[in-house]
Amino acid sequence: MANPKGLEGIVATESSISSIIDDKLTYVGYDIDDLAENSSFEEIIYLLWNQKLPTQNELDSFKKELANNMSLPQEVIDHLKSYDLKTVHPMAALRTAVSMLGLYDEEADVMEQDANRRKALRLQAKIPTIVTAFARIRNGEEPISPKTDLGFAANFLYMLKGKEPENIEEEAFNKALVLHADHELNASTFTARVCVATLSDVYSGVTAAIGALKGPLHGGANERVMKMLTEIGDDSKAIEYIEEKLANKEKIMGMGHRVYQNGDPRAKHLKEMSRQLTTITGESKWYNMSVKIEDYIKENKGLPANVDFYSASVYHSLGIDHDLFTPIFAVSRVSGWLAHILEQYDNNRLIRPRAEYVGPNKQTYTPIDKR
Ligand SMILES: CC(=O)SCCNC(=O)CCNC(=O)[C@H](O)C(C)(C)COP(=O)(O)OP(=O)(O)OC[C@H]1O[C@@H](n2cnc3c(N)ncnc32)[C@H](O)[C@@H]1OP(=O)(O)O
Ligand SMILES: O=C([O-])CC(=O)C(=O)O
Repeated sequence: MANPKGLEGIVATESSISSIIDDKLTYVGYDIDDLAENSSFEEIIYLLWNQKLPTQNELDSFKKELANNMSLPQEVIDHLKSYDLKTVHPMAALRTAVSMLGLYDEEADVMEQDANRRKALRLQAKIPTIVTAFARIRNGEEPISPKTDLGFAANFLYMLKGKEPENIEEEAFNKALVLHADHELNASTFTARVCVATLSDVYSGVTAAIGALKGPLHGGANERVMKMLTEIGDDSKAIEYIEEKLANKEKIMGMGHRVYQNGDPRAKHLKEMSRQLTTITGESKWYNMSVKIEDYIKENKGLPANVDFYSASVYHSLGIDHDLFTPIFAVSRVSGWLAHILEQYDNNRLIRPRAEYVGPNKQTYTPIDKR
């Protein structure tokens, strides 16, 4: 039985949502470079869920629907307030709160296509509210209601900080959301598809996906990139630090990718935003350090920077707490998870691969008192 470790190279499903071919990423056939330069995140959600770009009227009403669904059940807010706010990681809080949302959705277990699309919209709208509400509550502040006249990216930053973002901040955050929205059969998306292929519900699929995204080999890498940059502290120390990590056989977070061999096409957009934002904040050291690390790892290990690498200095420059970086990844990626969940339901078959058994054989059972 063929058994590539980690299912490397295995094509496990057909999908019309996004593709990675020869290091080129497309959403529904549109090049990520065009989308990153031109699209709002709401357009991308619409594209992923409908396989077409919206007209202005369609986009306006889609934005209105999203804005109208952002508020949370009071029970979820009360629950967020009940956590041990000093120790709970926001990804764990998000995972729990999303599962809890299902308890307050009367349609949670209604499996019709229209009901699933309505739940998708509610989840996409409420996840930013959970992340920002949790961030404020743990700072002793009250959650802020969204402003219906702001776009998705600006609203997130407004609900987080209580202040509308500058244009460059909105541009950077919107771009980050666009770039993280979908990525073929990555680990969290595969998790979501496996979950709902049992005909479990949308909330279960998204909760499972959040759990998979949380790990440091996947979405959890962005928080750890900033931890590494902070430990380095000064760009003159970057190479020495990296050499020591590599000598200890430690992985450099934000580097390497299972699918991209020559480079992640999303990284260059975040790199440029990192350059611009760190110049504005007067902290170019984060950008300079990152470039040194990227060049060193490329030259010495042949590994490219992935999407998580420059997102770290971008979010840091936007004044966002480092442990919110991965929840922000989820704010964007839930659009892709939901597109894949809807696609899975539309053409479902249980996902159940095989394992190659390598354990002992022909064992003789020994009664417990004789072991
Ligand atoms: C949005 C995302 O999820 S993007 C990925 C985010 N994750 C990270 O940035 C974490 C750091 N990167 C990694 O751990 C890996 O590159 C992954 C998980 C992204 C891809 O992993 P895989 O395709 O399974 O590669 P694998 O882990 O087997 O590594 C292959 C070789 O490259 C090395 N390698 C891979 N990534 C790195 C890294 N970041 N730093 C140092 N060495 C690395 C491994 O040590 C291994 O070397 P060996 O063959 O000498 O043992
Ligand atoms: O595709 C992957 O394996 C990881 C990744 O880059 C993503 O999920 O965006």
